[in-house]
Amino acid sequence: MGSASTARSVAGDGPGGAGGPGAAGRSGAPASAEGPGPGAGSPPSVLGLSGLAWRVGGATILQDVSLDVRQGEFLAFIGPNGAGKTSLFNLISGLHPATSGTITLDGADITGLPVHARARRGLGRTFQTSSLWPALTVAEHIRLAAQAAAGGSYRIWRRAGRFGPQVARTLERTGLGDRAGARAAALSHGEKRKLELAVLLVAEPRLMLLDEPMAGVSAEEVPALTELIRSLHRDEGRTVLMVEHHMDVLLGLADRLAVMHHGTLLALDTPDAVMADATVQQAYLGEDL
Ligand SMILES: Nc1ncnc2c1ncn2[C@@H]1O[C@H](COP(=O)(O)OP(=O)(O)OP(=O)(O)O)[C@@H](O)[C@H]1O
Repeated sequence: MGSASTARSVAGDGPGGAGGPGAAGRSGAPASAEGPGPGAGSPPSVLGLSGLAWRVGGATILQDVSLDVRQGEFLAFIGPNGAGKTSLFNLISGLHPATSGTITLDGADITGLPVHARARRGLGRTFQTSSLWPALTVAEHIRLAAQAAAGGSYRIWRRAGRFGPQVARTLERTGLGDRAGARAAALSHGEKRKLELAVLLVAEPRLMLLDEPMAGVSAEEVPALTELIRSLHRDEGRTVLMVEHHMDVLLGLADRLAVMHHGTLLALDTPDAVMADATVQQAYLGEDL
């Protein structure tokens, strides 16, 4: 596990589960069949959390969360309902200020930066619940996101044609080409999730936080969405943090699992090691891991 982590590593040190992060991509993650490991030649740390805590209204929601995420890594967060997974994403993305602790991105302290400043540095996120405009079409969503990413406003519609190639490219990447003219309200849950990813991708985030991207998606649509997320990670070299309850989805994607429990990081290790850990199983007593 990363040097800053206080979570138990249940099977040795360091990221680097089977499969490892993908080939070199836009972010420059080196290709490795074995994934990143500690020591010389391992990818640099992208995200660092140290002693992170969040208290609100007298309640401690998160305490002493520390971990390192390496460039090109896929780190999945699991844990029972209310464990603090979304709250942690809120702190990392800047939606809520941390009560204590620090957050670094590419080694720079971003703890006090607002959401948009973190986004400009390459950090993007999706939300558990849909954040689309029902009356706008798929292409219009992507065009507005492109306009906003280029420094324009979401509200003022201008020079739409300028973004045509970017919209077309994003539609193709996300498999939404044949739904370009459909209004968001008419999309299936899986298509909505793809569109949320498309909107996120327009800004080309290097570090993507995906909060339950399979929520509400039908079983038939899960494989295509999983494949899209896999390609964004493995083919494009993006670093991914993902909250997900579907273990079958995660086992094919994640290099490491972070287990949250009662606002703390209970374990952080390869999927196999985490699944075999008695303390983790205890935390999930009565639930299927
Ligand atoms: N703004 C807030 N004010 C007070 N309590 C909050 C706030 N946001 C979250 N909480 C509480 O923090 C705890 C953790 O919530 P959080 O949504 O982070 O959990 P989670 O692990 O993402 O759960 P789930 O898997 O159900 O989405 C819960 O008890 C929740 O009620």
